[in-house]
Amino acid sequence: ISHNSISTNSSFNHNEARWEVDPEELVLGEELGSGQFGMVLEARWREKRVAVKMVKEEAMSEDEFIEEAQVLTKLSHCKLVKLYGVCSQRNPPCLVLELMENGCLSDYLRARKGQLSPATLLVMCLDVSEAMAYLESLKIIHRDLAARNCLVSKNNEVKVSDFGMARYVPDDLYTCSMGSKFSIKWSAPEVIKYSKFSSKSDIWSFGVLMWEVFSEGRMPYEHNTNTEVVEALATGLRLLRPRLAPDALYLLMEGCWRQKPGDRPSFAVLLHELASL
Ligand SMILES: CN(C)c1ccc2c(c1)CCN(c1cccc(-c3cc(Nc4ccc(C(=O)N5CCOCC5)cn4)c(=O)n(C)c3)c1CO)C2=O
Repeated sequence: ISHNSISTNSSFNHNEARWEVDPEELVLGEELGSGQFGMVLEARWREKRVAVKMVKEEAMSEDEFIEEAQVLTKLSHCKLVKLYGVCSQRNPPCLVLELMENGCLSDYLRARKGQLSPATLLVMCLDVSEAMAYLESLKIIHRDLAARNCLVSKNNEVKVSDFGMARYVPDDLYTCSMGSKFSIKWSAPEVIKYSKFSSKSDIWSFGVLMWEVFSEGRMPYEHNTNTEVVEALATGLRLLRPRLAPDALYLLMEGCWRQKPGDRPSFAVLLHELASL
């Protein structure tokens, strides 16, 4: 038996795993952009247009990647970007995802400034809250919910993407990005102080996401540094009501930004309140 027919580098034969995509079936196309883990390309797979996300080795260990992918392929919700499968026999390994033709929500909002009605903006918030209520029910924490991490389909539905992936970004990258600019403005106080992530810290981020949507993609606290934001939050200051947001909606946003995690609503409750606006 030739040595390479006995797979010594993994505990099972990938070909039989149903989450394994045969690289021969993937026809790679244009680049869609690049994220923390590497390049994302459009591709064709089994008559479908898909997105293929390369996963740079240094971003996460292969075992973590395969283990995570097994979990993510089991998740199914109309407002979560679907993971069809993984190609772990390729180098680098890649994720085969549902293609979201209109790209990320923050760019989409900015490109359509002045063209989206409050009713449309509310539906976007509802879409995200549905996906997050589903993740909450499965005790899955996103850790980096923001408009930049949501995607828009060709029929303008908003879906949540890259949930839970923040765990795999090398600490130095995230802490420095936490330190430098990225997620501080979306992070709950207990995350900033003690890295205490929960669905209640996701709710805080969702409040900021609702502010982004009704601000048509503006940067929250755009004239403040991270340090100024942390200090302002500690004194009770919060983001102001966006012009397009009804008072009743702004009340829900404020509920997401209560100091104590326990005082914030769950996604299940918030979804219900948004739907009745
Ligand atoms: C740790 N965290 C929170 C992470 C980790 C990785 C990533 C992210 C967060 C979020 C960003 N990201 C990332 C990077 C690159 C691509 C994708 C990305 C982009 C898609 N689609 C499109 C479609 C069109 C365009 C486009 O160019 N335009 C311009 C013209 O008008 C239409 C839109 C861009 N993206 C898509 O379907 N998926 C699944 C992923 C994604 C989303 O996946 C990541 O890869």
